[in-house]
Amino acid sequence: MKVTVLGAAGGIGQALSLLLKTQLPAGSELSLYDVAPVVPGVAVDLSHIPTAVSVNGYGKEDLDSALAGSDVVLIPAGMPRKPGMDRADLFAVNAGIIKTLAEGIVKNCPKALVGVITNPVNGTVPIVAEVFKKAGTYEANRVFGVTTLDVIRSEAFVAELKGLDVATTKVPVIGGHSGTTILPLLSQVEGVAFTDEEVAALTPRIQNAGTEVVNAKAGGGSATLSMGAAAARFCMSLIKGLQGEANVIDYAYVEGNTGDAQYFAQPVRLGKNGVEEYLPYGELSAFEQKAKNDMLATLNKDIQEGVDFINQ
Ligand SMILES: NC(=O)c1ccc[n+]([C@@H]2O[C@H](COP(=O)([O-])OP(=O)(O)OC[C@H]3O[C@@H](n4cnc5c(N)ncnc54)[C@H](O)[C@@H]3O)[C@@H](O)[C@H]2O)c1
Ligand SMILES: O=C(O)C[C@H](O)C(=O)O
Repeated sequence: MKVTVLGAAGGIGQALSLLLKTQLPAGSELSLYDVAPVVPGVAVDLSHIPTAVSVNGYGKEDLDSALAGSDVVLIPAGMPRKPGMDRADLFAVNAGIIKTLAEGIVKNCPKALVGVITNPVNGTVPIVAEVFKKAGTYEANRVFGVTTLDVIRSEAFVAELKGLDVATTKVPVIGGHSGTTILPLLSQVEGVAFTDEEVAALTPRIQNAGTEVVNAKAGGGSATLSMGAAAARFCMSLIKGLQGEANVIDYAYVEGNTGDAQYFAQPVRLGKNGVEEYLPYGELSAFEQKAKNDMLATLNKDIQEGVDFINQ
């Protein structure tokens, strides 16, 4: 199994690469690419950890070698937010980075499963898809926006609030990955009920958790450690699917079949070709139904911006 991290020298990239070095199956290759000159050093550093995963670092001019033959590509390359910014403010800088990297994937590993972390995810995933469509290599089942951070935050916050075992707490999160487009389905959390007041407080807490980190880091960036953990967890779901494990279910932002928007986070069953089955997100409470309807204008605008970036 070859897993490539694009943007591997960054805050997320380093945390993610560390976790993958310790979690990928024996015999895997971890390929680390970044335009920052420190990336070979990150690879050497990780290579001293005694696991049966080989690590190679690739600098700015070596994108082709980094990507060649990859089974999974994870993309945390690009600029993070500072206080006062929205994720959408990152589009101007990150759209071009994502386009270049997607073109590299087309050239070197068109069958790879691609997990996009770079913000704004609502728009960067459509950029990757449009680049692949133009090249004739697009398969919707292989392209994912990584929304796992919303899921793990929801698990952490719900377990804390309700005194649950966080290891077994499951919270579905659908929609997109910014503000009100993030929709935790608290009505579907098993074994616990929420008052209207709890839902009204917890939903925006989850939606604004990224901003909570951005403000707490006071200009030093956004979530990197929790995102590294989230991306590693999602990557391991992809790997389990590729290895033929049965019933691997996860949530991701995909071009699926909910009918809500062209791209929408929903549950998927993962397998040897990425998404094997798009699953329904189930019944929504009246609160969730309204929140879903209210988010769609924003989400559709974000998606269109990504589509237009490649086609105009
Ligand atoms: N999806 C999510 O839930 C989620 C969560 C947190 C952060 N993010 C996003 O992830 C991105 C990265 O965040 P970070 O905190 O790791 O930022 P960072 O600045 O610490 O790291 C970004 C890395 O990308 C590299 N880079 C820039 N251009 C590149 C290119 N063309 N090719 C390869 N690498 C390139 C930089 O050199 C740097 O090492 C941001 O856009 C951030 O908003 C997404
Ligand atoms: O909030 C951000 O800018 C980073 C990330 O999308 C997050 O949710 O933490």
